Formats: sequence, C-alpha cells, structure tokens
Amino acid sequence: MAPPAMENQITNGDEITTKYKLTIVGSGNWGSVASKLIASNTLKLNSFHDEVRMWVFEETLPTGEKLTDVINNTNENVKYLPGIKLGKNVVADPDLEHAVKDADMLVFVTPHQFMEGICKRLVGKIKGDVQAISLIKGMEVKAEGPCMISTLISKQLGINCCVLMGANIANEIAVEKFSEATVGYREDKDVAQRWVQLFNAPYFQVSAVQDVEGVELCGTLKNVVAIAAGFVDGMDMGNNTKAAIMRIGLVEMKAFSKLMFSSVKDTTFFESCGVADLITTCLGGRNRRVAEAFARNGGKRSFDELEAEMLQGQKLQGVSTANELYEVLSQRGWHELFPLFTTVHEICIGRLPPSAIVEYSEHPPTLVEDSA
Ligand SMILES: NC(=O)c1ccc[n+]([C@@H]2O[C@H](COP(=O)([O-])OP(=O)(O)OC[C@H]3O[C@@H](n4cnc5c(N)ncnc54)[C@H](O)[C@@H]3O)[C@@H](O)[C@H]2O)c1
Ligand SMILES: O=P(O)(O)OC[C@H](O)CO
Repeated sequence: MAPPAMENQITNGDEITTKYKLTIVGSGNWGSVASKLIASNTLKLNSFHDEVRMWVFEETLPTGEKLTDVINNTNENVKYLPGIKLGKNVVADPDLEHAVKDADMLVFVTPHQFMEGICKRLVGKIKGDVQAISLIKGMEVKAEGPCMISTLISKQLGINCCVLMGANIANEIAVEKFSEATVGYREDKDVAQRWVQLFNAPYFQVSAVQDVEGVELCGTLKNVVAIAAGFVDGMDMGNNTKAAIMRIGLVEMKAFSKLMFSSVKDTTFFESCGVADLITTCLGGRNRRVAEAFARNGGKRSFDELEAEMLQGQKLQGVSTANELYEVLSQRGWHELFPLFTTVHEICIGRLPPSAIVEYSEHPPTLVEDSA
C-alpha cells in the first residue's frame, strides 16, 4: 500500500511515522458499530490519525434536530445505535464529498441499494491512492450479469477494495460480546493486514483470506437464506426444518458462488463469513425477524410495510438480494439448480405462499457420493 501523502507524515526524531486518515461512508446500525471499533483502534495505533470521519445520510429527528448535530454533541447515534458511545474521535459529517476528500482509507457500509448513487457522486472526489473496504452485504445486477459491491466500488472509483464480512449482528458487537470476522483480499496481503489491525479487538477477532468473491458472496447470499429461515419460524415448523433450510441454503450458496467465480475456495465457507454468519443471521438477524412476521401474516402485509414498521429506518438486504438473484437465475436458466433461492423470491412477491418454502424440496432421496 502506498504511504499516505507528506502532510500525513509526522517526523519523530529521525523516524517518519505515516498516518492514514480514515473515513467511514455510512452510519446505520453496523456503520455506527464499525465506527466505534475503528475509533478505539486509531487512538491506540500509531499509523492512523486519531480522528475518524463518518459520513451521515442527514435526517431530521422528531425533536427537530439534525442527526449529525446530535451525534457530534452526544457522541451517540441516537437513531441507529442508541445507548452506545462511538468514541469522541468520531466526527459525523453530512457532506459526502467533504467527508472523503482527505481520506487514505475508506470504509463503505451503507445498505447496498444506495452504493451505485454514492459511487457516482465520489468519482473524481477522492485521493488517487486510496484503499477501500466494503462491509456491505449485497450485489447489483447489470445487463452483463451480477456485480458485487466491492467490484462496483473498484470499477467506478478505480481503487482496490477488500471486504469484511462475518457473523456480526451489530447490536451484539456494540456491547462487546465476542465474535469473529473475515477480511477478503485480492493480492496485497499488507493491505489486508492493515484492515485486520484496524478492526481487530479482543472481542472482535478478524482473520484474512485471499478470496474477495467468496467472502462477499457468503455475506450476500446468507441474507436470502435468512428470509427462508424466517418463513419457517413464522409457520412454527421447528428446529429440524430450520436446520434443513440452513443446510440446503449453504449448499446453494456454495454452488452459486462457484458457478459465478471458479476461484472461490471451499475453505471460505468454514470462516466466520460462511457458516457462522449463516447461523447467526438465521437465528437472530433482521431479515429473519421480518420474514417471520411476513409468514405470520400469511403474506398479506408487504415486506416494505413490515420493514418500515419493525426496523424504524434500518434496511433489509435479503428481499432485494432475492430479487437480484432471481434475475441472475432467470438470465442463465438456473432456476432448477437453485430451488431455495428461487422459492424465496416467489414467496416475497406473493406468487407462492410461505408454506412453499418446504414444499419445493420434496424430491426423491439421493445418495451422496464421497468426492474426497
Ligand atoms: N446491522 C447489522 O447487524 C449488520 C451486520 C453486518 C453487516 N451489515 C451490512 O451493513 C450494511 C449497512 O447496514 P447498516 O446496518 O449499517 O444500516 P441500517 O440498515 O441500520 O441503516 C440504514 C442506513 O441507510 C441510510 N440511508 C437511508 N436512505 C439513504 C439514501 N438514500 N442514501 C444513503 N443512505 C441512506 C440511513 O441513514 C442509515 O444510515 C448492509 O449491507 C448490511 O447488510 C449489517
Ligand atoms: O440483521 P441482518 O439480517 O441484516 O443480519 C445482520 C448481519 O449481516 C449478521 O452478520
């Protein structure tokens, strides 16, 4: 990774210490927890500037105050992470271009549907040698096929982009309950190490694997399986059924990832970003919770309505990802290969009832051959 520009270098006797400036693009539930983790580390680690800038999609609170002002006055994101201090070195900034202009390292953590617009606004507005990481679980679908969010960032901004995914329900990490995460990187191990250093904490153990696509697809696809798990809960079908849905989901996640990118490694599915994230999301995530409510209402209330009522501004990723995935499966004629992914979308749009989540899997018993 290229060292930061001269103005970020501090001379200490004969030693020159490079200081990387950090900006976080996004300030939702996970974005705020990421700020807390990073802000605690930049105070401890010499190679980073203390200040962490956080871009906030500005909104006016019911009190009439601006969210940014409240964060800067109270050090708390009262809307998306109430009750948690972010660190006094976190500065909320409602001006996207201003927030990124001096950054050497950019952390992207918004709901995936906003990233295309954000990237367009950032073209020509960031420094040339910036390193980025995406914590975003989702993808875009273009005429030429699916585009992972890290690829969108890399292509539109001309910068390298790692990813960080894992079994990471933000509210649990906010109160420092132990968890793990996985950084996915392409080539530069030193850059990956820098990201690991920046996020790692005794209660947040981060490791790095050379498999950006595998890590990012795990984080993206598990949200669709979480919707299926929520349907199972909403119909009170029990733990065995939910475990079956999780297993089938994992098989489809792996098969889809490998069809898309032959470079995806089997071992990635055993990292925090793989099976661990699938389990936590299907047990305690927002996608699961809202899908449960959808099924309990017999599919009569839309996901949009339930999301607005239950999440107060937080965004689901699973429903739109199921839709995007369906588009890819249609483009390639792959519906029969991915019955769970296909059925989740058809239930979400009301074409099938929630009970279809198990009906599709009534196929003849199979003998699994050992490929080892
Ligand atoms: N919350 C978690 O537990 C968690 C954990 C791991 C990963 N993630 C992933 O992190 C990403 C961000 O999720 P989150 O939980 O931080 O967000 P969130 O769902 O809590 O909040 C939604 C955010 O979107 C912003 N927003 C609303 N309209 C916008 C617009 N038009 N343009 C830009 N921003 C807008 C809101 O201000 C808010 O910051 C998602 O991909 C999610 O899957 C979330
Ligand atoms: O609450 P969810 O369903 O968006 O999932 C949160 C995280 O992705 C879990 O790792």
